[in-house]
Amino acid sequence: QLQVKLLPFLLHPLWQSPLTIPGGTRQSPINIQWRDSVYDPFLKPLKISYDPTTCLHIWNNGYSFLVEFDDSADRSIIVGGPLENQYRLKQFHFHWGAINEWGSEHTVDSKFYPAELHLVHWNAVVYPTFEEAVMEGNGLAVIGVFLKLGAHHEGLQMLVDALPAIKHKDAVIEFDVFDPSCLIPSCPDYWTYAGSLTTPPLTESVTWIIKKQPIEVDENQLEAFRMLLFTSDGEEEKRMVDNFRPLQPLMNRTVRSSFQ
Ligand SMILES: NS(=O)(=O)c1ccc(NCc2ccco2)cc1
Ligand SMILES: [Zn+2]
Repeated sequence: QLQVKLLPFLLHPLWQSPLTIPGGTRQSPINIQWRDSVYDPFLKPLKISYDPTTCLHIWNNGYSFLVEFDDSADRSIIVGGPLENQYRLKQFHFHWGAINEWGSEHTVDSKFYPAELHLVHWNAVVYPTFEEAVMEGNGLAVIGVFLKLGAHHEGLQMLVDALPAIKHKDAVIEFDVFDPSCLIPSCPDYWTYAGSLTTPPLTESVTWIIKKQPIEVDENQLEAFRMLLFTSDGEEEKRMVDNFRPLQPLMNRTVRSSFQ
């Protein structure tokens, strides 16, 4: 009987179910139940200092589009918040849905947003490379920002204008100067919890910092995400939509909030 109930989990097309991650006790994404989050007065404000000239290129990796940064030195970093070290910005990317009713990876009180931004940082104080940090419990810090349908977002438009040039998997274009802090809401409030990567290798190495306040983007900007393709040039076209992992069990975790 149990096997039948778990079948949808086991058959889920996109990702491995939690049952197949060896010892998976801190998987992501999760639902953030606001009233179950615990205010932690010892959480510091998150300090974000990005150097826009560390921006390298924007590319379609066949699952999302990402903007990558020169992380060979401590030029774009975050520090404070729940973090014990400073972490270097490596890339940011998004997850979104085919329609505005879903698309984010995390949910708040079971509500989906149409999209979610992830700014991926790694602990270069303790680990020599990103690839090694990916395998360690305190290796990564990812800032999650929800996108909601609303006003046009000027800063996002620069990215949107580049998308037609990276329509297909593995397409890449140079992206000289971009300051991703324009995509982070001014409100300092966040939730934080210990989690994992939401795509393979799904390693449990991420300190998640989820901003409470979403940013607003307009319909045309969300539609531009949806015109990207999972597929390479010459292959049968598959629109890049619904590139989010199913919610994972909270298990023995508490989500802390930086606000009351
Ligand atoms: N969606 S996410 O923010 O949890 C995320 C972030 C980064 C990777 N990177 C996967 C990777 C590349 C090399 C080794 O590992 C995968 C998923
Ligand atoms: Zn992500």
